[in-house]
Amino acid sequence: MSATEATDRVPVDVAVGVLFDAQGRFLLCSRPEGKVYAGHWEFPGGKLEAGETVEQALRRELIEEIGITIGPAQPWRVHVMDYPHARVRLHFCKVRAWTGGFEMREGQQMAWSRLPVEVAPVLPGTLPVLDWLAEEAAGD
Ligand SMILES: Nc1nc2c([nH]c(=O)n2[C@@H]2O[C@H](COP(=O)(O)OP(=O)(O)OP(=O)(O)O)[C@@H](O)[C@H]2O)c(=O)[nH]1
Repeated sequence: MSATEATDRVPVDVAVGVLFDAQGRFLLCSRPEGKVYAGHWEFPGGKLEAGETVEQALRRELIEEIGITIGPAQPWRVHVMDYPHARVRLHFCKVRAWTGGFEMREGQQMAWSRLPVEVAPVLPGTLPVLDWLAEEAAGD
């Protein structure tokens, strides 16, 4: 296998927040213009910087991108995705508490969502999460 095979690529760690409101809805955001997959819907988050934990990165990214300061981030699932542009290791965390008002600082849109989601298109790396949420809702 050559070094350029997708599975040989070192994954980039990404911290992702699944925020739930008091009604059990979860937050999706559209990816801003200028990024890969612009306009696709995803859970908010971003890449870890050197020396950061997942929770630290998530807290920083959510302040930077959507203007809130999260409370505890509960580690939930880890999922590796291969894209043509990158191999990412997504660390999904559940978040139920935060302070501050939502402010889409990169011009994104936000949508409090339920299953089945009504926004489209959804980022490929976000689709498994919707399946996991559906499984949990079904009591699996
Ligand atoms: N935030 C987020 N990223 C996801 C999800 N699913 C998924 O595959 N990704 C991927 O994880 C990576 C996150 O990178 P990003 O570009 O949003 O993060 P960033 O703000 O730190 O990057 P940048 O500053 O280089 O633009 C992208 O390759 C994105 O496609 C998801 O649900 N949420």
